[in-house]
Amino acid sequence: MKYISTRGSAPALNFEEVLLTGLASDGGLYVPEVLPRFTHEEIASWAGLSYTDLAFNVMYPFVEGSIPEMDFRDMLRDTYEESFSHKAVAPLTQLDRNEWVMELFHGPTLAFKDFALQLLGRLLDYVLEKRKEHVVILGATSGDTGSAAIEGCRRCKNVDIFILHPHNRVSDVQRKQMTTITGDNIHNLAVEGNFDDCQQMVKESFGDQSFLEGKSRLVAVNSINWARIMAQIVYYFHASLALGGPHRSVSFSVPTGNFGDIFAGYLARNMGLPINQLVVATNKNDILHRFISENKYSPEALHHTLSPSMDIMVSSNFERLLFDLYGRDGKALAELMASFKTDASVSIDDYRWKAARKLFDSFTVDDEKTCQTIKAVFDESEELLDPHTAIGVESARQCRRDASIPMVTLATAHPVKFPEAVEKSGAGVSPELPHHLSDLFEREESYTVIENSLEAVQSYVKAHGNHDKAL
Ligand SMILES: Cc1ncc(COP(=O)(O)O)c(C=O)c1O
Ligand SMILES: N[C@@H](CCOP(=O)(O)O)C(=O)O
Repeated sequence: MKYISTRGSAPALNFEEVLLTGLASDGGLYVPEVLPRFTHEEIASWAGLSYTDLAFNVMYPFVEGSIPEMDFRDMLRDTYEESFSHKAVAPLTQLDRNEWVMELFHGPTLAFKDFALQLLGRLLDYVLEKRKEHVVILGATSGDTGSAAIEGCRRCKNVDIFILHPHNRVSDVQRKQMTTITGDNIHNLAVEGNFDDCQQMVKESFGDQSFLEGKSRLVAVNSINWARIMAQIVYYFHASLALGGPHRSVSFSVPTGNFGDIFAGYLARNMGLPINQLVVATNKNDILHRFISENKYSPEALHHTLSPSMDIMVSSNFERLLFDLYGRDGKALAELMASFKTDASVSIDDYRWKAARKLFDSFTVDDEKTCQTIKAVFDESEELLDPHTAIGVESARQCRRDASIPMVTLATAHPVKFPEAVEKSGAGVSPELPHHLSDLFEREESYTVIENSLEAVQSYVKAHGNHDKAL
């Protein structure tokens, strides 16, 4: 399997190389040159498989040629059978007739990020050990990616991990999940800015790595890394098969920020899974909703909401969708992205936008409605939603095209991570931290507050990495 850049001029890479990359050298994002496609019969034959075996079938075509089959199977077994606390890995809970949530929060850090980052840690360990290479992981988080990346990669022998989070803009639980994991290769930086600032610094650092003076290279843990998206495709197949797919279509509503999780659903559909509708569910930071509903992609000032993990304005994976909407013409997309850089706003040809609208709908939910939804769903079904999932459920209810088709909202985080929203909702319950995190608030934290400056961040990384530790 080869991977190509959305901007058309970076070299094509194999899986191992793409795993060890962030942005492509031309500023684009890597995507498979040819997406694997499964027949209806093949997908139907996967009914009843364990999550691990399903994950193997869906993902192996992406890694083939880089990771031997047995090694990949071992990694998947270790990931999904050892690290997740629910036997079903991603259980489905029914809210109403044909209305479901898929709980993606039974991994160690209680968010959907564990599905990919638990695997990514194992993949990195495997590949770096083989290559005798030491790398620097540089990631940005609005709260969930950070802890999942640290948890997933902390046992990797050959990495230094630097995670940037917006200072005072993640929940206390999220911050403590990141900052209480200590180790001389783990560095949490609280940036005096917002998530977009953190993400921008990460992307600029990937674009020019000269600050590392050739001693190491950067690897991404955000969804700009293809391996993140790849692992997130699997649970769409899992949900569909559990609900009668591929013999019937299923729709999904996805709480969206960086567009990675919903892009994985879009790929599942292109790989042959019958998906009727994908709902882009946003909070007040509704740039993606404005694109889907008005064909206008234009960043505005970032709002701080009760769903902080989606306080994102510049949405990384949107470019991967645009690449397809532009007929996979890298040159045309590079021009479009250049015009976006100049004009800070983009609209695409009407026929391209209408092609996207065939599959995608969107909705935006404010804090008040988020709280109302948490309470209403708890009263109806005793399922306590986190604020991001509540946005997904409300958006699904607003945008649903066909009530006879099952609608699955991705429950992207456990409510215990967001006590403020749960309390404000008036649901009258306060979820408890699971056993492995029960003493989280007594654990000692370690992080560095740092100014919102690329130079300051890069100097920190340079000074604190074990860059001479090449094996
Ligand atoms: C809990 C939660 N829900 C939803 C999202 C949005 O996912 P994506 O960025 O893949 O759109 C995130 C993070 O981005 C998140 O942490
Ligand atoms: N919501 C994320 C933001 C980063 O998104 P990613 O999927 O690109 O890593 C977070 O919680 O950190």
